[in-house]
Amino acid sequence: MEISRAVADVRPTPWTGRFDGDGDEHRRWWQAVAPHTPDAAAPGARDAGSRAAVVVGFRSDEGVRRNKGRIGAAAAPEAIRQALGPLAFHLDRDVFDAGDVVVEDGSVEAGSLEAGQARAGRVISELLDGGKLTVLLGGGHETAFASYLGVAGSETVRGGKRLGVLNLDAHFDLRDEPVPSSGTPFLQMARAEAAEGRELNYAVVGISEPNNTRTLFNTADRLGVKYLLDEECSAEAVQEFVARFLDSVDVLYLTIDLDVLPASVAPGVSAPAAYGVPLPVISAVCKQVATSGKLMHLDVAELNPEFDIDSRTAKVAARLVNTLLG
Ligand SMILES: N=CN[C@@H](CCC(=O)O)C(=O)O
Ligand SMILES: [Mn+2]
Ligand SMILES: [Mn+2]
Repeated sequence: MEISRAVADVRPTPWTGRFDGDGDEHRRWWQAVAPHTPDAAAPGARDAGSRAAVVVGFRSDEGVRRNKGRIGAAAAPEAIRQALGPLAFHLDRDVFDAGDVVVEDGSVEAGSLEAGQARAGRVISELLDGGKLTVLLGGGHETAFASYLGVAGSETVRGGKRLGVLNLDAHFDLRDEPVPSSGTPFLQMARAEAAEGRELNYAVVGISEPNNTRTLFNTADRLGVKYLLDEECSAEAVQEFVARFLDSVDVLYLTIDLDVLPASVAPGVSAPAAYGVPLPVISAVCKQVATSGKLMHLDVAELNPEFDIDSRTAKVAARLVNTLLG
């Protein structure tokens, strides 16, 4: 019987970077990443190595457009790959690129965002069921709902493992709006979980009080969301907060909205942060999550290359992905 496979809309293109030689000791990401094929790297293909990771791009501006932000995030997957390509490859796992899911510009009625999220979700679920660690490169933060569809549709979560969603973000993204956008994904998740008879286990590090209205705080409280304000994000407080959250879950979906970082570190986003959580603190969270053994999926959202300075934000995104897979 023919087995139907969920594939991205656009096949991966070759990665590029500096060339120092062919040996393992010279290896950079661009030399290590291979195009993903459905039978690539069955679990265990790399002796004594970790689970293979598969990168998928989510080229979407539509959520930010609907949320009245600065559009340009559809170009982010390519910019993050370009920033990852030249980095030295020290990982003990195989990494594959499965290409991009593309959200076409279109009216709300056309539903191109919702259709794109569903396509990306199917790709992610299938990769997870094949034993991969998945990485979705957004896109605006509407990427998170695509990630959720993928994670919630996986055998692991359908089989009853307790899912936690950890968001590094200046914003709750719990807006109650008539149409989904980059401001609504976690309320969408809460409703989808409720429809399954579960409660969304959602935590946020880096909330900016002046950038979230009382309504959003009330929604967060009603849903039992755990959060740390940006001003509370000392290294110790964040470490303890994340450790407690990890204890409450079996598997983790980590989502990084780059606007959690100070504007000087991450200028290339729709809504740069006046305050922001320092990069060493965010990087430490990534290490903590990576060593927990619970990470099943991650995404990086809101990079807007049009407003980036010297690819600063793309480089930070690449560095965090490198840390999380390391
Ligand atoms: N993903 C975006 N979230 C923010 C954007 C805030 C802003 O544009 O100022 C939000 O909707 O709250
Ligand atoms: Mn944000
Ligand atoms: Mn966000």
